[in-house]
Amino acid sequence: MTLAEQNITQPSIEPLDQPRSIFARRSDFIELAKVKITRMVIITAYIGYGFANDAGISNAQWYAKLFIMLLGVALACMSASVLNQLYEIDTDQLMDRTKKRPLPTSRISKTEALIFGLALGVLGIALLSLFTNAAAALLCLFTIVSYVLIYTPLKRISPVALLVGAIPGAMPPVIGYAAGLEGSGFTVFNNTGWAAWIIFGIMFVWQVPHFLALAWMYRDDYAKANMPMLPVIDPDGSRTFMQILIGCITLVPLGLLPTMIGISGLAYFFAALICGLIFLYYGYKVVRFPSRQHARTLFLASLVYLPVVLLFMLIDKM
Ligand code: HEM
Ligand SMILES: CC(C)=CCC/C(C)=C/CC/C(C)=C/COP(=O)(O)OP(=O)(O)O
Repeated sequence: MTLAEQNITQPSIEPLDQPRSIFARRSDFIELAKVKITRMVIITAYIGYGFANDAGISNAQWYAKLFIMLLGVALACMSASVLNQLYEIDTDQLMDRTKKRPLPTSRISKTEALIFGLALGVLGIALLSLFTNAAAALLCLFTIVSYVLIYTPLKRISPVALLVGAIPGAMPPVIGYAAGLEGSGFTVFNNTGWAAWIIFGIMFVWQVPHFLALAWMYRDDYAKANMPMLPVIDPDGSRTFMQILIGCITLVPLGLLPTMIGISGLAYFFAALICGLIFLYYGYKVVRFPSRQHARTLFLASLVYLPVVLLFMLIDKM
């Protein structure tokens, strides 16, 4: 073949509609995996781990197990997020907040998302079962399955989905705690596992104002996608605001419980009290003077409240 023929048969530039490589779309995969939520999830799993007591291992083994546990939980959380978005392409397409995500815009195909989501999940659970223990792996599997197969479909049917989704949402500290225990880790269900379940309770209740503030801001969006979130079926907002207030009020005494039962000290007590009251103040503001700005402030306050209170709990562990 002459040089001239080569130039005709082998164009030097790729056609414009050539699919972009996975590497070129790495930021889309990162967006699909919801790394910011994953970061918060691993903080909460770390706190749970810090409260567990595996007396039989050295310092180095403790840190190695911590690292693997956090990696496993992070992969599992990303898996749950990817599979959740795979299920919600149609509704995400209808909402302004979500319509630019990688799946509704076809920047990532359904098959790629399925393979990516399943691979992350299998890897995460495998790491937990091989290097931590059976309880941590099974609790994590339960978390992915209940989030993807129960909470996600339920979102289209009932506002109760929030309370159902808050169960997997509050599981990461319990997974971390179980991973930090000796043997199979199932003693997390004994009366020695109190710390794990109290953190679970704090996280469970925290999710109510966390989500309802956001759902109220995006109520028109949810209505467009036919999602019966509480602010959609409660047009005057009275039930939404009542539940936000109940959540914020409950969080104040609940946050003090770790000191009351002797797993945290006084520094934690005052940190939890101050954070709880500030959070309640923002909850009160949105309830008393409903506005997008106040709802956003409450949502942002939720993102500060949780890591600050939990980190104080770890620092002031008794
Ligand atoms: C039923 C439970 C929950 C619901 C319904 C919920 C809902 C949401 C929604 C709709 C967003 C906005 C996401 C976006 O625009 O991409 C969000 C943001 C966020 N959520 Fe939650 N959430 C829940 C539980 C949790 C849990 C358990 C955590 C972590 C421990 C968490 C951490 C976050 C963080 C860090 C953000 C901000 C993400 C960002 O800035 O991109 N959420 N949540
Ligand atoms: C270890 C492990 C598996 C952890 C998972 C923890 C977990 C279930 C976190 C869920 C948090 C979250 C983003 C819920 C919102 O989903 P959404 O569908 O309401 O949000 P969207 O409308 O933005 O998609």
